[in-house]
Amino acid sequence: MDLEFRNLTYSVYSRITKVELRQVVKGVNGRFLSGQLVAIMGPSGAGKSSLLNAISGYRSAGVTGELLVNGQIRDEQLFQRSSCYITQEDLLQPYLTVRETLDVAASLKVAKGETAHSEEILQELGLLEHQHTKTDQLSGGQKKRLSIALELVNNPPVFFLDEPTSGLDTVTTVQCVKLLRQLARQGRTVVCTIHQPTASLLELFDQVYVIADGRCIYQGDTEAMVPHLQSVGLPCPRHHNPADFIIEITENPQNINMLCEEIENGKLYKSSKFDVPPIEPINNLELKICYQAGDEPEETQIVLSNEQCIYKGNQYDGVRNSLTSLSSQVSKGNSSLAWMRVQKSDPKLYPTTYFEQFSILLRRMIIQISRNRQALWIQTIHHIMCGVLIGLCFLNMANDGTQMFNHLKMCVGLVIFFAYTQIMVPVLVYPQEVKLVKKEHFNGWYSLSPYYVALTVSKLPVQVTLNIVFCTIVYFMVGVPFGTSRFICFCLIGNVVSLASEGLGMAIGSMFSVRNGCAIGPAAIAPFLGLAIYGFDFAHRIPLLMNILMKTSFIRCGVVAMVLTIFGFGRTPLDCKDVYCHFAKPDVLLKYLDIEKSSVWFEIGIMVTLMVIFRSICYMGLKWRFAT
Ligand SMILES: Nc1ncnc2c1ncn2[C@@H]1O[C@H](COP(=O)(O)OP(=O)(O)OP(=O)(O)O)[C@@H](O)[C@H]1O
Repeated sequence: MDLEFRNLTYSVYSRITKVELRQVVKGVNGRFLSGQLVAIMGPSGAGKSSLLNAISGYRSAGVTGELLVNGQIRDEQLFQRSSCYITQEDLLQPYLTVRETLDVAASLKVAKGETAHSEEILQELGLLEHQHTKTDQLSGGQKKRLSIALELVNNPPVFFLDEPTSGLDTVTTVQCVKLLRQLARQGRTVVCTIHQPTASLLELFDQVYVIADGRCIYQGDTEAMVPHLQSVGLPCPRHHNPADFIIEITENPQNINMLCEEIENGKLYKSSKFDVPPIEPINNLELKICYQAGDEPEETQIVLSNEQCIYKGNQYDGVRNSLTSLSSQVSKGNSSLAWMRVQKSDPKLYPTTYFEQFSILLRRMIIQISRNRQALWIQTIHHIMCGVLIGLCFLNMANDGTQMFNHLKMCVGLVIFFAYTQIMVPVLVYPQEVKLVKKEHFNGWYSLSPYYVALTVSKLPVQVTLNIVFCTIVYFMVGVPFGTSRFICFCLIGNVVSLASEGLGMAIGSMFSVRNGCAIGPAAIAPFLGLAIYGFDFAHRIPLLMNILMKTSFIRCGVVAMVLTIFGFGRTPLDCKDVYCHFAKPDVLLKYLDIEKSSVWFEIGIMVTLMVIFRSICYMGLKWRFAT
């Protein structure tokens, strides 16, 4: 697939005022041909990643300009299925082995009836002997190769890689770039951003695209870069790395202006043989005369366009010929590389059904949870310890009619325990998960809804079991009179508060995942907001909005439901050791709290509704983030 972009801009807008803050990529042009390995270079902050994101479609908000595939305006959805994006960070499932990770990718990305060449891919990428190693135990280079292997299973013709060599040593960097070059030679278009490569590494790239201050300052063959700089009066000193040199000269803004004008912001392509004229609009009439001079192997073309005569060489034939011979090598005979041939068939939106995606993802999540022993132990000890501590604080107090305020404190404490235990974990863990899901979703592994359903279902067994263990410890240590309905309600409230809090945590975690730290603030405050407006006897003084907020705070609902459970269900009067106990009769307490008319099921219903709302916000937030 030949990629082309015209007048491409990427601007950053203020989220609130929608005012353009800055233009990161400024109307650049360019083309990347199939069979070529392209390096996007430039100084730090020049806009390399932004350009790659815009061309790949990984970022669409704020991007304008024309994106073409094989000379035609591209269909974004179809293009997404034909390309893959490999992020700078190797986002892998840590508790899965290399083989398991690849098998999950294959089962999601390869349709039934088609062969997934997992074995060959592992062999080709040098990962076969590490196939039983967990991904978090792999070296940086192996992780990068695995990231590439995961995308290779469905053999897309276009690869985008953001800084694939960052964090790798020199030897591994060369190995990685050689692998990319091999992929390109098999007919793929491989485009990657790279930060100041060494001279020998630069030579491995077929094409270089240099960007500075959001503008293109060079586009062309790698070996044509130094002669071009020389021709514009910027000779690269001998024994100086050309990659370093072109970045050094961008320190002077005048050089950027001059080079950008020379290359017409990417409209020109500097070939090691000829200069190629600017890309003309499709509707521009051109008269082309082609002839083969004498015994010259290449065809020469004379183009008459805009009343100008432009001499144009067949610059890409060299690459194309070598590519064709390689492709034919692959397609002929029973070569072990035959599976690597670039597929021509139209890619499907998703090769697997909704249910298949759900079951594969659910299996992967359950394996992850069960192998994360440390987290399981921490959660178990946390629930048991907290249960015992709360139980000790209120030991055998549940039947004491003089302890009304302690009863209430315990109810509030229990609800806060469930809320904070579940809200902070997703806020801290989910941002990393979001990055991984974004990459996999963008690369067409699965759609968002089966993932989301699997995520919700996979966590339930551990979460519900631990909550029941906690509730049982507290219930019996505090000495609440046993009743089946009361005990079931007690556990149910704990679980509903816990699930609602987790939903809120995930919603916050998914929205704020770019700035992880920022999420902790809202997450810490959120349950307290509920608590702050919790105050039964202040309701009449609070304006309407606050009243609504108070009534719909899941913390308040949780506390009310908890009090109704402990003191409701036909509870007999509490023991009274003093002369007079005003709150010994549970009805008096409920009346004092103004909740005697409320029902446990009504409060649970509100909490379930809030839980669904929080989880829907999280889902919509993810959808919105992935769409932009
Ligand atoms: N969403 C965004 N919001 C605000 N600024 C942004 C955004 N995206 C990019 N930028 C800014 O645009 C500039 C270019 O960023 P980009 O990440 O593309 O640079 P880069 O060339 O890849 O840099 P590096 O080599 O250091 O990774 C930076 O100054 C960055 O702060």
